[in-house]
Amino acid sequence: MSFTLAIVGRPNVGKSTLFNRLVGRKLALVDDQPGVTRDLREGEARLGPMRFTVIDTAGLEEATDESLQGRMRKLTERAVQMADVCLFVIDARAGVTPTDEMFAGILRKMSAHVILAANKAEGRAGESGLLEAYSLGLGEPLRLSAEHGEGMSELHAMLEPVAKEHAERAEAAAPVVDVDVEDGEEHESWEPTEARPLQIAVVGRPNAGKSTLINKIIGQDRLLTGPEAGITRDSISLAFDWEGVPTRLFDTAGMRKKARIQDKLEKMSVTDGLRAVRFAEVVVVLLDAEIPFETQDLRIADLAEREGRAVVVAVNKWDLETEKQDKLRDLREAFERLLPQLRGAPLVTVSAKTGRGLDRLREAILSAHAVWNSRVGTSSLNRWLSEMVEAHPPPAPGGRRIKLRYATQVKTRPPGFVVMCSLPDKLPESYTRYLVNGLRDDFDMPGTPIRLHMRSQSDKNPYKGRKKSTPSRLRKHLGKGPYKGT
Ligand SMILES: Nc1nc2c(ncn2[C@@H]2O[C@H](COP(=O)(O)OP(=O)(O)OP(=O)(O)O)[C@@H](O)[C@H]2O)c(=O)[nH]1
Ligand SMILES: Nc1nc2c(ncn2[C@@H]2O[C@H](COP(=O)(O)OP(=O)(O)OP(=O)(O)O)[C@@H](O)[C@H]2O)c(=O)[nH]1
Repeated sequence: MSFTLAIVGRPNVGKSTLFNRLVGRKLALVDDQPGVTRDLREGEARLGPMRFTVIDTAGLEEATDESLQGRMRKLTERAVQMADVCLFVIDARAGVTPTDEMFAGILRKMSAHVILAANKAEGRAGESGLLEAYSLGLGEPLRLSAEHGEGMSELHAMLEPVAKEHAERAEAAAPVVDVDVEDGEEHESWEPTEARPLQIAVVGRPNAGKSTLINKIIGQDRLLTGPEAGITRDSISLAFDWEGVPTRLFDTAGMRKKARIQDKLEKMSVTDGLRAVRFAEVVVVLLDAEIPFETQDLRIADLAEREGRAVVVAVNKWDLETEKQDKLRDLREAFERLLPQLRGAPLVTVSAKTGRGLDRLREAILSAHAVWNSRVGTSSLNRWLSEMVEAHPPPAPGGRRIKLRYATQVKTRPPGFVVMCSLPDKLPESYTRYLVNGLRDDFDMPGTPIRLHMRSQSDKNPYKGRKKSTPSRLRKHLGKGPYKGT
């Protein structure tokens, strides 16, 4: 694992712009209205050959009460605690403000390692602000222009000792061993480690209670919650230990219907949410018990399945339900009818507010993750295949019976299988479905996408050269017409 850098500074100094430059994608929102960045956000940064984790924070504010600004400040303090090194950004054009001074004081006390950066200093702009910056007592300021990419090699040089120290410490840690998916008879699964934590995205409509749920899980007020819809504007990620399981959680902006996306900000937020689905291994689709399985919920669940993620459906605000038994029966029925592609996926009821059901949710996530990682031994797979063929032989188009010769699992996460077949193009879809459902039931793989490919003996590895999904593809999915439920 690489070291972690937290970018802090008062609103509008250019933190998000710098974050974007380091991460190399438009992951953070940039806007010229102060206070746009509301939560912590993490990304993998590249600076020349250097790789590290960068955290972008909310704007630091003086307010100490429980106002939104006060809470943002608390979040920032947490970010600094999480980081190995802290980049304190000021606006060189505006010079040192009283707010900068106050937070410099806090940072001096809190963080072992602070790098002071005077941003917006492209060309000769901000010269006097740069000089003023010395008065903050944090050493020589780094001259930066996040927007124009100036000062990046100097930043790299300042981070080198941090990277070196971190690498030395990390050397003691155990190496990560990847699962060999090519062969083996064991039905084994891969366990999360600190280096590769369990990655969970919580997705759902605005106001479903995503932030409340994550706060409850983490047990501290790391995310902001509030009654107004859309308070979580961006997708952010949080690393923590979930009762012994290293975990990374992605909270996403509520995925609104396209028509309701009015301004630029919200449009970007939806894209961020989709990106979180892509990063995740397990997607928790959070429904509001009062309004479950709306079109948008179905689309998100379908998208997660198509992207090959393990899915857990959680029905929130269960504390508000009075007729729990009847409601649960209706929910299960609707789930089966509307999301047949997720057959067997866990459906759990929770109350993010009271914390009821969170143990069950954790269990469901862990078992979905285990299934997603699972591997079926080749010999049991082939015994199974001949039983399936015997019970229900493939058709014989033109009098020639299609032969299924051999099956093997070629990948995990999610499980992918290849069956060698004499006439793959002639085998009907329904037969493939029969096999997929059989795999799901007989090898106990509920609720995970299963990929099954038919290949003739001459075909090469079907996974070779396969393109990874891209955010634009994800966007296209979301933009599709009404959900058909097929
Ligand atoms: N001239 C100049 N403008 C910059 C530079 N970096 C950022 N800006 C502008 O400063 C404004 C604020 O940038 P952001 O990156 O949104 O600032 P922030 O610190 O993340 O703000 P909050 O989210 O409010 O905390 C935007 O209009 C940027 O285009 C720079 O290097 N030079
Ligand atoms: N009764 C009840 N209310 C809840 C529960 N979970 C969340 N809420 C309330 O629902 C509202 C929305 O919760 P948030 O956690 O902000 O929702 P969100 O999904 O993160 O919302 P966006 O940021 O808009 O995407 C808040 O007023 C919460 O207090 C629950 O389990 N029971």
